[in-house]
Amino acid sequence: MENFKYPSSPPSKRMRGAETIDSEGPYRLLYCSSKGDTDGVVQELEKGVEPNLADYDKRTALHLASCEGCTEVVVLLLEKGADVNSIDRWGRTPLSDARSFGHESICKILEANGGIDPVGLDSQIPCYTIDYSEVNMNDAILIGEGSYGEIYLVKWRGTEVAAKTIRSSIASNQRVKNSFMKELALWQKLRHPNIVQFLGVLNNCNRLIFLTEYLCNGSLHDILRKKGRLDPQTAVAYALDIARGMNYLHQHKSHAIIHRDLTPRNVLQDAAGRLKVTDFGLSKIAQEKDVLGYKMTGTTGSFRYMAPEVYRRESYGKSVDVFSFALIVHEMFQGGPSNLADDPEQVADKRAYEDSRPPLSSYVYPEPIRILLQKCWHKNPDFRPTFEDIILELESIQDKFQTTEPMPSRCRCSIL
Ligand SMILES: Nc1ncnc2c1ncn2[C@@H]1O[C@H](COP(=O)(O)OP(=O)(O)OP(=O)(O)O)[C@@H](O)[C@H]1O
Repeated sequence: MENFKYPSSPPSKRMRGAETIDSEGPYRLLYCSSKGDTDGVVQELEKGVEPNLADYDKRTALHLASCEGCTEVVVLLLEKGADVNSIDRWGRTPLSDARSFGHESICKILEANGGIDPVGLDSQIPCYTIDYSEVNMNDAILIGEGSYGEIYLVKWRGTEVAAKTIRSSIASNQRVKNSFMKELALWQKLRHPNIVQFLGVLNNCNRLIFLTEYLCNGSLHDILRKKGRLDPQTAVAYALDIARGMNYLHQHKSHAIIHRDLTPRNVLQDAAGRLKVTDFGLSKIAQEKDVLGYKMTGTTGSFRYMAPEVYRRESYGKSVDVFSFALIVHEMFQGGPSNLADDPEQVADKRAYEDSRPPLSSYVYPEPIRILLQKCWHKNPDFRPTFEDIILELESIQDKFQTTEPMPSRCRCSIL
């Protein structure tokens, strides 16, 4: 903290892209509800947070507690006046979620309180399949291309969604297709404000296509290319979004989900300025295809964010995502990768064998961010913090931004 003081900003407000949203109250209620943190929920409600407040996807605390199996929180929210039949952007009630995840006791509690399940009544089809006829691919607009195929903007039931097509050269291999379906089935179980929502796989279709929510602001890669370096408040708010999404994946109930390919291209931004993580687990399939002799084009791009132990083909764990996260945060403060001219594979090689890391000029990086990044990209994976630790650290940095002390002019010029 020697060189850096935080600029003043209004209390409990933070920047999300173009908008300033007062997100702490509702965000914390949702967060505590999804973690089964009854005390945290009580605290938020006592602060006056409305029990039916919903996120951008219209998901309430009761939706999150129901899908995460947090019985005590469900009971508490209902007692405090949460609407048992609030409907999210995908037409789902808390009971739809509790049913999908097999939380029998929660289903009974919700039903006893008048809960209904419009999705379950409507259809016997597993919720992750959508009939091809519901989407007019002829009107699809191409919005991007990745290593698996193209991404299109399409309309489904009146809503703009993204259709991800998987190249037939990949999907025609039954083993690879099965792996995809397994990853997608896992993805469809996930619900978090910082995770791109999976909607379903198209059936009765001769190609493998799946739908996710559409994020109109594109990827963090696009944002950094357009805007360059972000101001520290925005960078910290974005870092928190990513860390919260990643923490949800790492703390997934049945088994931790390791992303393996966390890059600025796999972080997308919604209309409200919130960042969401996408494409987790799919890189596992990329590795399988390497075995099958299929060279993934995307792998090259991902070298820049690859943890040394992955590059050296050693065994690895969740902390590989923490390493990638540090490089993404570094880019947000700098406006892009520090070594853009270098070959990505050479960059990964130097990181793995020469312990090289991007520069952390005190002129650009506030002291607490420098310390955090050094921990996150530590060469020993066991010394890297968890995303839970990272969230706490970033929240404390964010709090300090809200103090009224002006930042010294040297930092103000260099950072903002
Ligand atoms: N749900 C979405 N909403 C809006 N734009 C999207 C969505 N998904 C992807 N895109 C856009 O399409 C581009 C390509 O996405 P895709 O996930 O196929 O590839 P990638 O992440 O760039 O590379 P790779 O497939 O190797 O991970 C993204 O960079 C983004 O701009």
